[in-house]
Amino acid sequence: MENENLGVDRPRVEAAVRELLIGIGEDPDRPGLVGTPDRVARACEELFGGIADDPARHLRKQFHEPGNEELVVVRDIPFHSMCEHHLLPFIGRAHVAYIPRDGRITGLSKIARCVAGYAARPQLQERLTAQVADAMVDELDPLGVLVVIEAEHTCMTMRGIRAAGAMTVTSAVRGSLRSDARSREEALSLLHVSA
Ligand SMILES: Nc1nc2c(ncn2[C@@H]2O[C@H](COP(=O)(O)OP(=O)(O)OP(=O)(O)O)[C@@H](O)[C@H]2O)c(=O)[nH]1
Ligand SMILES: [Zn+2]
Repeated sequence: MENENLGVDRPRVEAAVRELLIGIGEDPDRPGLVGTPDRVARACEELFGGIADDPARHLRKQFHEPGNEELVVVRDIPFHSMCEHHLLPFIGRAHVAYIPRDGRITGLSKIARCVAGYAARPQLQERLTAQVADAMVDELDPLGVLVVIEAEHTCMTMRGIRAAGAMTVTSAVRGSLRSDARSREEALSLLHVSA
């Protein structure tokens, strides 16, 4: 992600990680762990750099293709995020479909950057899905938007219920893709997600 180092107080994270290591019964001064607080703090800058960012900004890179109101689908955008309940990763793919209003379109990579930005926060999958859909609505004023996210939550697979392979699928639908079942079905078929 661009604009790393946003918002993360590294010394504070380092101190907390040292405490965590002590709390789990480890010796933070043993050679293998000496550099760990610094590494985790730097990792947090990547994993949580979206907290102080405005990921919708990416969608402001726009082009105008007058008259074009045809469905655009960006499918299989890989992402990873951290669940806000356990701070464990959830990993999956996002699919974004929209119908531009009078050819108001955005750069395709900007949609993936927007997903990555909102994912770089402590998240709920439902909120992540809605935030991407709402950013598309706010920045592009499209006729319709459909966002589907499929992910595996490691807090459900590595611990707790240990339901290995369980996938969570969420969707957020706005505008004509919500009100018009035929366009929604067309979008879902291009996303390879069944209605
Ligand atoms: N809706 C939603 N729930 C999530 C997400 N990520 C994690 N969770 C759930 O958050 C819930 C937190 O439940 P708690 O009972 O407070 O925590 P817990 O004791 O660790 O729960 P278990 O995971 O059932 O052991 C769990 O059911 C998680 O599966 C998410 O993105 N969306
Ligand atoms: Zn969790």
